[in-house]
Amino acid sequence: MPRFAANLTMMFNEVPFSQRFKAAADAGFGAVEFLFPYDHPAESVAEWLQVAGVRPALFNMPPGDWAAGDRGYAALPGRQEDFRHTVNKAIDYARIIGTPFLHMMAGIADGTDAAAKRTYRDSLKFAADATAEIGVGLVIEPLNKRDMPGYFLDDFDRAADIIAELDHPNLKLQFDIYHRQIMHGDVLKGLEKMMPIIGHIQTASVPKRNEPGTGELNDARIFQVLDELGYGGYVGCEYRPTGDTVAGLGWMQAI
Ligand SMILES: O=C(O)[C@@H](O)C(=O)CO
Ligand SMILES: [Mg+2]
Repeated sequence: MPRFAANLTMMFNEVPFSQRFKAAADAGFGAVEFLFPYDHPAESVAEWLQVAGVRPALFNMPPGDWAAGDRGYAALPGRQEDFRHTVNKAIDYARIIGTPFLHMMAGIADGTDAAAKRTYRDSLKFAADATAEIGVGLVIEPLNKRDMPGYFLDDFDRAADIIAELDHPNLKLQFDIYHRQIMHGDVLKGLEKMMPIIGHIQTASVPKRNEPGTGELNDARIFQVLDELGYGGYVGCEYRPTGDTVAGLGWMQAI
């Protein structure tokens, strides 16, 4: 069975963010991930991790003004300076918090636009170099259009092509099983084919994004295949619990 990381942005919302680290540890998780820690000082996040005794698995670079619709600046021509600020801020946090991976969001942009494509490649190179310098891996994640309309990186094969083209040893794919199933299906073949470039995996039921084992996929079989493929990283539990987070953790015993 893979090692699971609790996603503290979606899970343990019964308590404030600062208390979710201990809640995850008490529920048996050895690692956690979260989207954006930037409302809190990095030192506090590092302390919450340390006191709870859980490891960080992943967090995201700042996306810009989320409420205003920003979903990252990496593919946005003309926003390169803002983009570099987000990378530098994430790196400041990663130095203090420690994390094996940072996720760089692409932004809302036309995936076929030449200028957006060029800007995204330049951004990737900049971020992959900068994160390599501090020993943190960089990941990119294709997102489905239903949840993230207009998102630049909306196709797994295109993400794989971009990674191959850039050929940077520090750049990997974040394979979110939930998004994969909605966008393309063929989850097991996708995992098998892309395993050499996968840095981080996330999971949730499809279509409701609840506990694994409650949707249209055979999640138990998928986790078995991850073992068979030799995946040694974390699987982030990026799902919205149907009810109480701890009460809903029975799926882990069932698989
Ligand atoms: O799948 C997701 O939505 C997240 O992993 C993310 O980073 C963007 O919201
Ligand atoms: Mg995800």
